[in-house]
Amino acid sequence: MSRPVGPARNGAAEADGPVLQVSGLRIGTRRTELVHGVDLRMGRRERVGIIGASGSGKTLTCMAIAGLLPPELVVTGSVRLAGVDRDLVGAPERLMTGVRGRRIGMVFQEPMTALNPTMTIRRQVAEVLLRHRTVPRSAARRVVLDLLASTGLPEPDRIARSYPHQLSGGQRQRVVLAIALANEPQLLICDEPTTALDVTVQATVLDLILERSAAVDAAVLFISHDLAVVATVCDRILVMQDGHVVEQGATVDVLAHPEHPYTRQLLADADLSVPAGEAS
Ligand SMILES: Nc1ncnc2c1ncn2[C@@H]1O[C@H](COP(=O)(O)OP(=O)(O)OP(=O)(O)O)[C@@H](O)[C@H]1O
Repeated sequence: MSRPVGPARNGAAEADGPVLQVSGLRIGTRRTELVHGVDLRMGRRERVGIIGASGSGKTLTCMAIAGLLPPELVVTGSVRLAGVDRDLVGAPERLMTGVRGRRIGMVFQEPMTALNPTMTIRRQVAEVLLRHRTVPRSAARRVVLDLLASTGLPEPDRIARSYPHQLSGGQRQRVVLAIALANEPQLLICDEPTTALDVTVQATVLDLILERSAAVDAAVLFISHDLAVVATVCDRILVMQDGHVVEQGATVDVLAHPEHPYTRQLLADADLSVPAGEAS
């Protein structure tokens, strides 16, 4: 895909440092702490998985990074993103609106809720390009079609004219991925991106996430309760239990030598017939 005007790439000074540095991240209500001090450093193009049972704090951690926590939750600690001068914790909404969709792309579990049911796909993909002014208005139409084609959607022109309800779940998630990566973000956050999809398209969408994120040089923070999926996608794994990171390391090490009993249990429960690093 050739783009007439691409978004500004990360400067050379950012290339060596981490894309994301999370330090001592704590999230809670006024009465109860829910996430108890997460530290996470992600390099350029690195793929990191957060694994853990329901309620372990995976989604809250990612929402805090993207500045999307509900107002009743209190967050402390630090979230630094390469190229952004200030800490994202406590950053004004104006700054976070410029970061989301531009420097951070997001794919959530349910593509229907991520898309606007009243807008055509063309308008929704164009909107993220025009909002961040990464392509001129005159080029947006063509870039939208290029982006849809890059996610393997058949007949991009027909898809562009469609509304979300006219697409299958897998097609909708491809559109969401096209939007998430439209501005070539440094970081792609995927929260259970295939969980709601038909099992027959899950592997294809996973492959696509790997391929497209690599194509735009994005690091990937990948959340799943499924260790087999995380092992397929990620270079490194963080294991969360009850708001704590109980283990972290390179995927191969965590799989071969799990240290924490909870990780051992996850491994025992997982279907690891797919070798780590190989997307089926
Ligand atoms: N707005 C909120 N107010 C109070 N508690 C919350 C709020 N949002 C989440 N929680 C609680 O925080 C804990 C962590 O939630 P989180 O959604 O991060 O878990 P998770 O690991 O992503 O689980 P799942 O796999 O089910 O999405 C849970 O106990 C949840 O009930």
